[in-house]
Amino acid sequence: MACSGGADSTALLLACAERWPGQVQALHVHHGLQAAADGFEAQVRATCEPLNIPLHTWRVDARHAPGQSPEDAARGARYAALTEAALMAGVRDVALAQHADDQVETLLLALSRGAGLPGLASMPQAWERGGLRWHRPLLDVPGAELRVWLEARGLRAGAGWVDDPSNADERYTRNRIRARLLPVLDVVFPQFRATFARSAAHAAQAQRLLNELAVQDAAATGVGIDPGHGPRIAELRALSRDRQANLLRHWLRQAHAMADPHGGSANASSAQLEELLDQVAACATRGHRIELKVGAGRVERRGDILAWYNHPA
Ligand SMILES: Nc1ncnc2c1ncn2[C@@H]1O[C@H](COP(=O)(O)OP(=O)(O)OP(=O)(O)O)[C@@H](O)[C@H]1O
Repeated sequence: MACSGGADSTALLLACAERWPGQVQALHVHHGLQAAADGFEAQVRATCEPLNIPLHTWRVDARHAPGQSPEDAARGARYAALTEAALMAGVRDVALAQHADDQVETLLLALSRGAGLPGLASMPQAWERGGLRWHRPLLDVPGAELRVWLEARGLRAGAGWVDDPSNADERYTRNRIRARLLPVLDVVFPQFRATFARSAAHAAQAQRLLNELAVQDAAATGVGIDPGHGPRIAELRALSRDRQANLLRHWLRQAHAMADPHGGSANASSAQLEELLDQVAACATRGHRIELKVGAGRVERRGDILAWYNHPA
């Protein structure tokens, strides 16, 4: 169980320890950046000790690279640390405590950025990565219910969990959504958690179909195991533009995931993808060059194929 010391992950840790006594371990990532980080760790320790829950603390220093948001850098470093800590602890399953409000915030954030289906699909309940199975068992539970559950056990902020002061910082869009938008949605669409989650699930299903099509098209156009080795241009050009876009997005996502397994680096933007599609459409002669910055790397024509790289070729 990945526990930050906040209300949600404290509730999930206690619930898991009740459900599977003696089988649960706690993983905590100490973000060296935040002055409050020692307090979070102390809180997790105080929760674990009386219940004899083994605690593994991992220290990270998540400085963000130029062009990378601090939140993305912290998230990437956190998943890397959680993966390492879980593998060292010998566990196969890791639970995270995102809940129904977090899911709605994720969907609204995606809409605010003009995201496509992968963004609108929001957070999956379960997935596999880095040799681990990840779970979000609280995705259907409203955040307020978790606090009521904790308070019913005599816990409160400052004595049972720590409220992260940065969650109140309205310079972050997610925090503005939580503080200003969700209360209004509660009034206008009281069922919004369930209905928005249904929309996210429809988007996730449609995206899975697009992924299946992309896998078939990738195989048919010769995309290699090495993600730097992209599709053959002539066969790519024979597909409709929408299908080319779907295949290119899929290929570039794979390439980025291989280059940066924790997803901290920028992927292809819509404008870059459109530019690449225009270049592919114009690429009718042997001598036509393609050379574009795409996400955290570059796409270029190498003979008959497209290639992606994120280091000097
Ligand atoms: N420092 C951390 N160490 C271990 N796990 C963490 C840490 N920060 C977050 N997580 C895990 O990732 C999930 C999502 O992170 P997020 O930052 O959205 O949550 P949070 O605001 O810390 O919420 P809470 O601590 O109340 O669960 C958390 O619910 C928790 O399971």
